[in-house]
Amino acid sequence: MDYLAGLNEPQRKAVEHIDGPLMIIAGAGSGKTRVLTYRTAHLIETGVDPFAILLLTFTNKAAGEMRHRIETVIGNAAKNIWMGTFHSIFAKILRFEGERLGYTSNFSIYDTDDSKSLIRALIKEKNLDDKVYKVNLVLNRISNAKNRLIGPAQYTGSSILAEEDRLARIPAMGELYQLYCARCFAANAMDFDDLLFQTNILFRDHLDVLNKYQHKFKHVMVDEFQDTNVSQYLITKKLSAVNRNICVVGDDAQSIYAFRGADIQNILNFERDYSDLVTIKLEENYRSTKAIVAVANSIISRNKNQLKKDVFTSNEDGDDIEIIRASSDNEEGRMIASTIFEAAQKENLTWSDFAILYRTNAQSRSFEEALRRLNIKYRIIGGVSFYQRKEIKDVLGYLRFTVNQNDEEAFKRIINLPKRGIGDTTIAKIVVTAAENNVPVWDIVSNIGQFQAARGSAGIEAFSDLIKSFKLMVEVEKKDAYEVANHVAKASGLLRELYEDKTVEGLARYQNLQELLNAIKSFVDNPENEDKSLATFLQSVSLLTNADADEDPADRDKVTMMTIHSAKGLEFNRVFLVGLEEDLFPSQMMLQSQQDLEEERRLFYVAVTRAEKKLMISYAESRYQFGRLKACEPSRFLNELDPNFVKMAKPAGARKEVASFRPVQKTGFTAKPAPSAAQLIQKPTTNTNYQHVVSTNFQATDALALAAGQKVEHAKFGFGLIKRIEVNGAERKAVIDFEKGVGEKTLLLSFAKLMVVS
Ligand SMILES: Nc1ncnc2c1ncn2[C@@H]1O[C@H](COP(=O)(O)OP(=O)(O)OP(=O)(O)O)[C@@H](O)[C@H]1O
Ligand SMILES: [Mg+2]
Repeated sequence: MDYLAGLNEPQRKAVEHIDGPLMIIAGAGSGKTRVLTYRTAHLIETGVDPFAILLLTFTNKAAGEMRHRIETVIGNAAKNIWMGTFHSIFAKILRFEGERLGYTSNFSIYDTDDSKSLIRALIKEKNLDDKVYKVNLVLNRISNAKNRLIGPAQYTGSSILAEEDRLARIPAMGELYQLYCARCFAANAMDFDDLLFQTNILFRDHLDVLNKYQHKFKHVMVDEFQDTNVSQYLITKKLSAVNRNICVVGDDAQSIYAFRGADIQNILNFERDYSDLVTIKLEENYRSTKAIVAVANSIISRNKNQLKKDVFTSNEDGDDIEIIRASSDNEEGRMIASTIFEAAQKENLTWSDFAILYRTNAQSRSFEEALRRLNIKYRIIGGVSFYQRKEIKDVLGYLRFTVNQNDEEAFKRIINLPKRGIGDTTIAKIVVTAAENNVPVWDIVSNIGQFQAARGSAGIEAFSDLIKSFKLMVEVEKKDAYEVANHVAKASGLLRELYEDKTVEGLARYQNLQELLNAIKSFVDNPENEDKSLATFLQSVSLLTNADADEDPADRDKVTMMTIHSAKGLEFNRVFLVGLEEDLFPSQMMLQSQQDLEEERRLFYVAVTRAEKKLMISYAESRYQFGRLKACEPSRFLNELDPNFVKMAKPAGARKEVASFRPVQKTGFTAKPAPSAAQLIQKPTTNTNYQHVVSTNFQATDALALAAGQKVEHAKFGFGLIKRIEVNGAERKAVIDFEKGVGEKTLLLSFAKLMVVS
């Protein structure tokens, strides 16, 4: 079998180990995911039915890529493998089996906004103080409880949790949890956590169902095992209890979801739970250069809490890791954009070879601006995704309500959209009446006359007739997702409302709506989707994870920007790891203890190990945060890089600033006395900054070259046109007319940092 030739000895052993429990805990880039891919292909080659294989991945995108690779080995049969994220796979199973728990197969999936909106309504209905009962806090408590498999009854009965709530001064928390669950249930809706929580209940209380799936899945595999939570662990354990063919792969050093309940303990439990467990180590890294592997090892070796692993690579030595110092976040953006621009030209790379990784989504702005100026194509993974936009959620609200008329959150969103003269009080009344009478909102809405001659009841009747006509299309005429959505967009009036809005934003929103319809059309046209119903389309949309870039495959040559969390499992030729500043990374918000610091360090390790050929790490000395300019210190993590493989980025131009990279010393965390990267970087340098921008679009600043009529950019004032240059002895001033209402300014050229835009 040819494909086995692409594996080293321990990898092949793992692929060929078919019977009984198997665990691979190995470092980044050592081929864990590759093993799962080949192993699946191998199972099918040796006669296992693809329908009997369950492969759980971290993102839908990862599943898609693996399916594609498996297809190249075994062909079409790859389509039939059960492959996807925990959430998508168990949502599918709950569609089939949810009736056992009292849900219909059309249940809605509440996203975080829906959950928050419901919690907000409950807090109001219960007359609780929303400054004490903060929505995020309540949602977090509920989410944590579900991930630990604590249902509302157990929650309210637990003295420990009650004590925690008393201390947090939210004693009504248990009641809120109970109400929240009751209302979701009445709405025939599950939130994200429910997809796992309810699956656990399903398997706990309906042994015949469990039994069916235990026999169905002959092989269960889990990628990124270190990031599973208790709820996920229990599901996989139960599912594989009969055949005992479970294979998990992961890296404890890359566990970065403890804040969401993931538990490294699962790895240790696994050894305990399976006495006949076979463990295989993979030690060779195939992804990165020696320099990158060495630096990654030096970082992670500082964590006390980890399993011992040796990682080496036979790859080339590679370049040293470069540190880029920028004076501000905007400059950081410009320096990195111009470095990408130069490298792409000189080394014949494509945009998709580059990734910019940051700790928080908000950091993307300065990079977006800088990349756009250089005409570099980029995509942002995560952030406000297409499906989170208001106009899209509005239409999806209609579609959700068409499929499930109990969906209270969809109802609240669309009942007065476009305006039908129905006030908030009326809407709240309908919701509360439904809850009090223990009936779905639709019962009230579709019989509004019986309940009250409320103001706006004409509007409600019109709404109810509209929904009835949509229901007819779905339930009786069995129209596909596209036909329904197209009709709904028009008949609801949403499309027209946007069409009539001739502002730039209105046009963009109209185009987005068209784009949604295109997406539904391509879902319907895709031969791989057997079920073309609206319900199935909606499910696939609700389960898109942040890391699932939804884009045109013909247009993939773009620089990728994303958080480190979303970058897990991926690899890029060039990686820029940005914003290495104290409080930002390690994140101040996450740092309560030494353990938190270790989790941040694992995140740092994940980031560094994404790079194949070259890694650059940047920090800014000042940054706008919450509307204020803040001075920043370089991150303590910079001190943890093996100094033998680190250098300061070579300046591309001359500026008079001197590098002042200070190792960070904070209580509890002492900087190492041994020569550190920081000290290395501290070596006297006359200029460590790049020239602002080097590219064909821009010219470097040279005060002498400035002249009237030139377009320039100033870090603070933005773009402007030079009106004249005034000379007074050695002093030169420029009078510049800045755009965007800034107006005319006279700037001393020896201080002003101007860029010439040609
Ligand atoms: N035996 C091998 N021969 C050649 N290339 C390999 C081999 N094993 C793995 N690779 C390549 O090395 C890279 C890293 O592999 P893979 O992504 O499977 O590692 P991983 O252990 O899953 O990493 P991570 O921990 O980051 O998820 C991939 O490009 C993969 O194709
Ligand atoms: Mg992997």
